[in-house]
Amino acid sequence: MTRLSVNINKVATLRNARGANNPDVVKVAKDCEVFGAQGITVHPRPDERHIRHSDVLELSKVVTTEFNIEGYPDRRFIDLVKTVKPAQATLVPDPPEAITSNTGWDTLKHQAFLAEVSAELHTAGVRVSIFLNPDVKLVDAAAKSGADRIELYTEPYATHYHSNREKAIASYIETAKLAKSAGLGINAGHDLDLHNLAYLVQQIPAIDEVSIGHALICDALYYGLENTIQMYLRQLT
Ligand SMILES: CC(=O)[C@@H](O)[C@H](O)COP(=O)(O)O
Ligand SMILES: NCC(=O)COP(=O)(O)O
Repeated sequence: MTRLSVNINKVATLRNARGANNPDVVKVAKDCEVFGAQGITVHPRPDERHIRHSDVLELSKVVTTEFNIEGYPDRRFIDLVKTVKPAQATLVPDPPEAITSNTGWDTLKHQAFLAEVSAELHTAGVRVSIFLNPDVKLVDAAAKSGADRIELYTEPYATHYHSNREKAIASYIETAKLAKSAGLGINAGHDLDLHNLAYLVQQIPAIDEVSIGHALICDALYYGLENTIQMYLRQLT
């Protein structure tokens, strides 16, 4: 069954707005796990606009489900991951100024770089996932990079879901099928929400994990965090 990893970046955004420690990111992560989250995801960006490197170190002491650290694999990120040794690191090609993640890796162009990073993170016992657009031409190089999983970048799916969900998911189904046959695990994330999640996992049951943050934290403002996590988990059954 597909597992839910809650991305708590936006909890840190709110905390940073006043410079103190409210909401407490560590407490929220622990509560998310109590409420049923099967993983915690963070994305410590270079400018630390939300999750700080110090948060990652504190979270690593308390997260008991799967800890997933996302980021561009520069030296600071790699060293942080090797120090923390999370269950998974998800490599994204985001430039430092990106407002959010908005594309996956060109694995044909960056296969050697990704292979080098994957090998280094594997020495620390960390599973490697690489962010990927739903394009079958990218899968072979992704597999040859030594990554354990791909994470399907689902913003395009979410954008077109309401207008034509069958068309929106088609490339994801074929990419996931090829990736699975290449021995890769399948994750998915970005802009998933209570409207589009169930159809995604029904059509691609091979998805191991979805990581969801922005919409889930926004929903929690209306439904409460515990209820919201339960609502998302029900979309996965
Ligand atoms: C990789 C991915 O899709 C998410 O982690 C996204 O990067 C969220 O980042 P922000 O919370 O900074 O938008
Ligand atoms: N990898 C996707 C993620 O962690 C959260 O993305 P979003 O739900 O905040 O768009």
